[in-house]
Amino acid sequence: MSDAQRSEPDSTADLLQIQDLHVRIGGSHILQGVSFAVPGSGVTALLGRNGAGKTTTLRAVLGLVPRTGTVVFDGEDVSGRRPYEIVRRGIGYAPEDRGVFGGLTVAENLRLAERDPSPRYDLVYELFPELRTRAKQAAGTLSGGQQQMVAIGRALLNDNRMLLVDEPTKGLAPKIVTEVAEVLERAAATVPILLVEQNLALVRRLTDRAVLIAEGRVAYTGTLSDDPERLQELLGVSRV
Ligand SMILES: Nc1ncnc2c1ncn2[C@@H]1O[C@H](COP(=O)(O)OP(=O)(O)OP(=O)(O)O)[C@@H](O)[C@H]1O
Repeated sequence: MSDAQRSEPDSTADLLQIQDLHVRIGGSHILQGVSFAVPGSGVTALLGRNGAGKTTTLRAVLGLVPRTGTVVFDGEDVSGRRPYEIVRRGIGYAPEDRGVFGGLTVAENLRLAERDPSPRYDLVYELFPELRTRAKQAAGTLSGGQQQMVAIGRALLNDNRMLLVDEPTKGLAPKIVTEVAEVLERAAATVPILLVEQNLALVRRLTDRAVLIAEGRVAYTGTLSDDPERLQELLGVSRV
């Protein structure tokens, strides 16, 4: 390991620090010593091919999968904490499947997510006015982009200090992808986001800062523009 890799993240700048995370599930060693840090502003993209371990990394941060290693959030070691305790420290999670209750209305979906004594409806409706106008609509009848607004709106409702957002554009039509990019842009102006996303054009629109996971390890940390050839090779895409 080089000195640069070994050096501790700057605790004044990094809100989330992950050190030597290992996850083993059913005999598979899925994360094999993942370490990186996420600063307290803007978007950090978590990239990697299918099955590289991106979702597992987010789930490991929240303690949703058994793991070893260290997770430090806002200067506190939360590695031994239960998921609900970690979430209460101020981490919002928009999972890959969005976790929206299709049979409930938009308003009911938001109400279910209330955690803090003063949920921030003003902020959520300011960012996503559609969630107010569609309050009585069943969430299952919303477009994919609108459902993503509900998922991110729920995470913003509480006073979260960081959002973990997993593949928000997966399976969405290009027009809706643009909608989601706008949603993320608006959200990122208020809270730092660790974003798992395969759509590189979208990632580029939001950030130049990336961590790339390959086969359960961090293979690249830096900017998208640092070393495009290497990123291209690691991601297996024709253009980065
Ligand atoms: N609960 C589980 N049991 C067994 N294997 C799992 C489990 N969860 C994940 N894996 C495996 O771990 C590897 C990493 O999965 P993960 O979902 O983290 O990848 P990913 O980078 O998010 O990929 P994708 O882009 O396809 O979602 C995959 O090979 C997956 O099959």
